[in-house]
Amino acid sequence: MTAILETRALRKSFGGLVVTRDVDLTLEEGETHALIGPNGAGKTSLVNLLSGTLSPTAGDVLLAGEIITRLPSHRRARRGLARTFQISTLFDSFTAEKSLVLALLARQGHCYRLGRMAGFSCLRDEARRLLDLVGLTGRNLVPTASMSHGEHRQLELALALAASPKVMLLDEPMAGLGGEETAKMIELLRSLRGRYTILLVEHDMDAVFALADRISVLAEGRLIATGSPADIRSNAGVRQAYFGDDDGD
Ligand SMILES: Nc1ncnc2c1ncn2[C@@H]1O[C@H](COP(=O)(O)OP(=O)(O)OP(=O)(O)O)[C@@H](O)[C@H]1O
Repeated sequence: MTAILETRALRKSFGGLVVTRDVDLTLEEGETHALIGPNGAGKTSLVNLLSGTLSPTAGDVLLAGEIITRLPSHRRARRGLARTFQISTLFDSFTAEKSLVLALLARQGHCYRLGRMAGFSCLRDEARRLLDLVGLTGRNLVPTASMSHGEHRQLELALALAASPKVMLLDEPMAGLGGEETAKMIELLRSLRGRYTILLVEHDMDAVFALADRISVLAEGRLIATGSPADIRSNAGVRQAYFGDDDGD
């Protein structure tokens, strides 16, 4: 297996508070890797360090073997590190298709050339293909403001996929979803397994254990375990971190 995203002795402090403690994390190409941990363990901070929203106090981040520690977020995105983001504030009045066409234009680097009909029709076809992929077939002309929360999450995923990413960082894709929507999102992420490298930060343990090839566990900023779902389920240190004793189920 090839490491596509790596951290080496990655550390982040806010004053005297260390939120990321010398973390060595490796994502193998094509895996779905879940990052879990109790509230305040440092999951979001680590994702922010990976995406470039935060700068580390020490250590390095490598993408496909190259050090990207000092690159800003947008340059990491250009190199293939995609992160889902909240679309509701950005694209409220746009249709799903228009939002995706803009994302595709940004990837291709020739923005504002919508007048070129052949190019536009090709982008529209690609936008519809992505909408099909995330289960939004036929919703292309619906303004994002009229979509449900679950559909927003699906569209966020399509927007991340529009960048043809090497790695996708998904920060709580199930947050705020109802039971049916969660089941749909699990199916959708399952359909992407093996085709993309995914770091999944998620509190929904059913989703984590259904989807992850490997799981890493953070506690108080430290990576305390990495392994298969079965390894993690039976790891006493993980139970201790979550439940404070060895009797957690
Ligand atoms: N900008 C900041 N300044 C100071 N402390 C911060 C900052 N961002 C995060 N923290 C602290 O870092 C620690 C880790 O927070 P983080 O949000 O990364 O954890 P988390 O595992 O994502 O938590 P949750 O599961 O509750 O979302 C917390 O103690 C938090 O208060």
